[in-house]
Amino acid sequence: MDSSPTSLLLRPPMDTSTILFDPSILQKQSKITKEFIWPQNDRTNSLEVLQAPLIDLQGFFLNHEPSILASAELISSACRSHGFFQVINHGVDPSLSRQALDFLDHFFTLPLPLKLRHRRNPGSMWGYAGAHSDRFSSNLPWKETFSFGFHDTSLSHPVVTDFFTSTLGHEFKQIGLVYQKYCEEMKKLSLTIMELLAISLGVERMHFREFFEDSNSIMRCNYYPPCQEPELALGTGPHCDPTSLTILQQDNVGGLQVFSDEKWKSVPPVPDALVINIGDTFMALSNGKYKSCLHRALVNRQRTRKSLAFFLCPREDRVVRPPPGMVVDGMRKYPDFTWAELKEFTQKHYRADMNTLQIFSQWLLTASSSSFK
Ligand SMILES: C=C1C[C@]23C[C@H]1CC[C@H]2[C@]1(C)CCC[C@@](C)(C(=O)O)[C@H]1[C@@H]3C(=O)O
Ligand SMILES: O=C(O)CCC(=O)C(=O)O
Ligand SMILES: [Fe+2]
Repeated sequence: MDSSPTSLLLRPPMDTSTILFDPSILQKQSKITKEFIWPQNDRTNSLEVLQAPLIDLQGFFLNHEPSILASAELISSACRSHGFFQVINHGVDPSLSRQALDFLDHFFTLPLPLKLRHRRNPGSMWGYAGAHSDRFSSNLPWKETFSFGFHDTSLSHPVVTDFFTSTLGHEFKQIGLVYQKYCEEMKKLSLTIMELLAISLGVERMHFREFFEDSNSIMRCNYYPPCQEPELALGTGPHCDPTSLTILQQDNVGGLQVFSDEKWKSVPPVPDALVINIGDTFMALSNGKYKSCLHRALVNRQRTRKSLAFFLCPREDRVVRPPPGMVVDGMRKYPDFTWAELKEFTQKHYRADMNTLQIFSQWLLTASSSSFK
């Protein structure tokens, strides 16, 4: 851990009004404070379990055409309704997955002052955040997060390992190597899924793989401490990921829910499976044919819950535009945009929720029409 005086001096002072999300203190209180209490209609629940396909990718890797077409059919149906499915036999080494999940404890169990040394800078996504209390003042999520970027570079510059050692110190090098390898595996898997999505949409099989080849993605580590009033709080509020595709590894605690058929439905953890959900950017790439998955995460009284979310994003300056086959009679559902524009919108202007893409599209069109005046 870098404790050199300059690292302390370089940190801007926390605003005194910012709530400190310190689970070791908060959990001793009998009630949660108002900032963590969500509106009733965000907390409705059903006891239903989401019915979503579990896609076995072994057939794809064996290039077994009937299996590939059957998987594409299941994916098409799921993505047209709620944008969610799971995959098994995905090729990611189970011991790597286990390490990546277990290693979260190494950072998140550090004393809060040490974590705060690595808090996210305003305007940046990278680093530590506690309940996003530096960004929002109500409907705070009951979670700590640690986020970093991933893109392919030469092995001499493994961006994730470098981030861990330069940010957290050389004692985190081994952990950084694990997350570097994990992100490389997540990217490989996301490109496989992009091929399956292309097949399921009837577009040229390599179209989306090529679109995301030079992706610039986001890794988000989620740490949800136990909560004394879990029925009033949310670990992550209702939202669609603004990104393109999310590969989520959840631990065995449970809490992920998807909104489908007007109800919140649970997604019980499936051992060795990875959760896949469509994000706003891919919904735009499909011209609205595939739905960006509306989901949230619950917390509980007893157990800390952990999850790892890999958010696939295109190179920031690539224009997000559906392939010709997805546009019928010239009808476009969303304007052209770049991921850089949508990312900035969610980081500087609008808290991502279930309406992000709609509001962003209106904002973009208003901005462009005013610039023509
Ligand atoms: C581009 C992003 C913004 C968020 C992280 C990635 C993809 C998911 C987004 C998020 C998780 C959606 C819910 C609200 C949010 C503020 C959060 O709870 O963390 C979102 C992330 C963010 O803005 O940091
Ligand atoms: O932790 C989870 O199960 C979901 C997290 C999530 O939706 C996100 O980080 O975008
Ligand atoms: Fe999400």
